[in-house]
Amino acid sequence: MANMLQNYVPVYAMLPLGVVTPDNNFQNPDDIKRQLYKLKEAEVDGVMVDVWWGIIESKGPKQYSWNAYKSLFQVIKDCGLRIQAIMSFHQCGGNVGDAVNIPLPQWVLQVGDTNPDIFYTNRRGTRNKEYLTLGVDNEPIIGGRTPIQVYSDFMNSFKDNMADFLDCGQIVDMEVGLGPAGELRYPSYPQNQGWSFPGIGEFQCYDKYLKEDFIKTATEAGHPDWDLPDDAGQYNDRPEATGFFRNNGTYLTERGKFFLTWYSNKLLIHGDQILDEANKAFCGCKVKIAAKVSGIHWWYNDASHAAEVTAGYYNIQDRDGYRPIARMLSRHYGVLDFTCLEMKDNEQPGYTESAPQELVKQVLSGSWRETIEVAGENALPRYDPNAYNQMLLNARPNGVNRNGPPNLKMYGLTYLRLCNQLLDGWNYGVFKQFVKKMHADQEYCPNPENYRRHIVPLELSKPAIPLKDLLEATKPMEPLPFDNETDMKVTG
Ligand SMILES: OC[C@H]1O[C@H](O[C@H]2[C@H](O)[C@@H](O)[C@@H](O[C@H]3[C@H](O)[C@@H](O)[C@@H](O[C@H]4[C@H](O)[C@@H](O)[C@@H](O[C@H]5[C@H](O)[C@@H](O)[C@@H](O[C@H]6[C@H](O)[C@@H](O)[C@@H](O[C@H]7[C@H](O)[C@@H](O)[C@@H](O)O[C@@H]7CO)O[C@@H]6CO)O[C@@H]5CO)O[C@@H]4CO)O[C@@H]3CO)O[C@@H]2CO)[C@H](O)[C@@H](O)[C@@H]1O
Repeated sequence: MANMLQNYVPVYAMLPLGVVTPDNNFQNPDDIKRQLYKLKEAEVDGVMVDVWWGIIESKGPKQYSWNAYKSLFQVIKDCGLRIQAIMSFHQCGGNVGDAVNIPLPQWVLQVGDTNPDIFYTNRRGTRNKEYLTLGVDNEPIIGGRTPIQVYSDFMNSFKDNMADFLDCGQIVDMEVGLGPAGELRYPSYPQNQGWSFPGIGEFQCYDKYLKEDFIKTATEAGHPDWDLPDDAGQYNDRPEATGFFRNNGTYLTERGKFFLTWYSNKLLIHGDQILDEANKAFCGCKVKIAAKVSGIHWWYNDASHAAEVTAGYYNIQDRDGYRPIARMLSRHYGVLDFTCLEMKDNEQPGYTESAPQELVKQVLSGSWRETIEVAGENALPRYDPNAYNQMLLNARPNGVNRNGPPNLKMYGLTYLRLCNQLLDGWNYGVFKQFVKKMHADQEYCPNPENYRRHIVPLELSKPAIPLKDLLEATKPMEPLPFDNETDMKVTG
């Protein structure tokens, strides 16, 4: 039995986006309690919840109001569920499934009234208020504080105010928001600017800070005449419609490669810097730090990988755009949380050149090779056995090992998302089966130590990894072998 437990993969469910309302109220504790007890009955291990910057610090700089979240966390605790908390430094609204609007704090948005360059900007000058541009990470633009300091102060305040839940092991993971939708990426495919699937998206580096940074970097490299791309098309283009991404396009020239290296490096450094602060804030707590990476599966089979590339994942045939992220995470003892685990290639329209299965294999394999933990999510709401079985396959790509730990195993899986539709009739029955199979047909295990690697107090980040060493991880490698089907099937 002890050996078998090592196959157990915990399951979490994402809470509704507006569980704490935009005006900072925990309004319907009884409704949530009812839903949480249903999760508990299904033997779910815990829940993931957004902790919105735009709610907590809405009254003014450093005026944090934690009461509603404390009540929510207490209810979750009373229901016997653990917590994955997201430090949501992004806006809610504008992405797929965003049923609620929670902007960044007004006093932060006001800075943008006089200095709109604090927001990500596309080539046509459209600003995106979902998340502050990484170009201002180290600029003292927020009442004398830099955004990195503001994020750090917020995380420290969370630590101080949620100490009870941290100390007793209720909070197991701290997901650190590193971009739009809480993902480490540029907002290259915003639905609220007209993007629709499977558009290639647009680069978002035309604010004055990133523009200056690029010119400076190019000049130092001996190319003072190089500027940001002007041939990369618009949100809903296909790769071949653009000079940048078409066959033998700009992306393959020295200039294109230089730009893409810079664009993706900036994202890597952004994540690294904020995670450094997260490790400082949560040092000594028995939690794991985690970062989300978006599952951009469309145009994966196109040589340009255009949609991934505009999002900042410089991932083409001869360059792995994800393993450097995993290597960066390794110095923070971080977990890479990847999405679109439920998707199969044959569910995607052919013209989208989409390959979610290969993408997932690549990212999971690269992360395991960097010896970090990998967790995952589904990208879209699904209730069918096909989706669950694909997630089960990815959770244990070589199946169960009855004599010890499986060859490969994910750290955890978070199901998107808790709602009444999930908890009704047939959907609920299939979901319960899914949880059981994730647990490798075993009872709920109350002690994570029994199935997870040791949960030790978080340490400060290891020394910075020089960029050149991070970039060594761009060397492509064959993915690890995955079985074709899970050996723990949900039947429905
Ligand atoms: O609380 C935590 C955070 O939660 C939110 O962020 C999460 C986000 O919600 C997640 O989606 C995920 O984000 C990524 C994702 O990993 C990426 O893959 C990508 O998502 C794209 C997706 O992969 C693409 O396929 C595409 O999706 C479009 C889809 O292909 C189209 O077919 C269509 O889907 C419709 C469908 O046609 C329609 O029938 C219906 O279907 C559902 C039905 O309503 C439902 O009852 C059930 O039966 O299931 C059916 C199937 O799902 O609705 C579908 C959805 O509208 O349109 C799709 C959208 O265009 O494009 C996707 C990108 O738009 O990008 C995501 C965002 O980066 O993980 C996020 C992080 O956890 C919040 O946004 C955050 O603020 C929170 O912090």
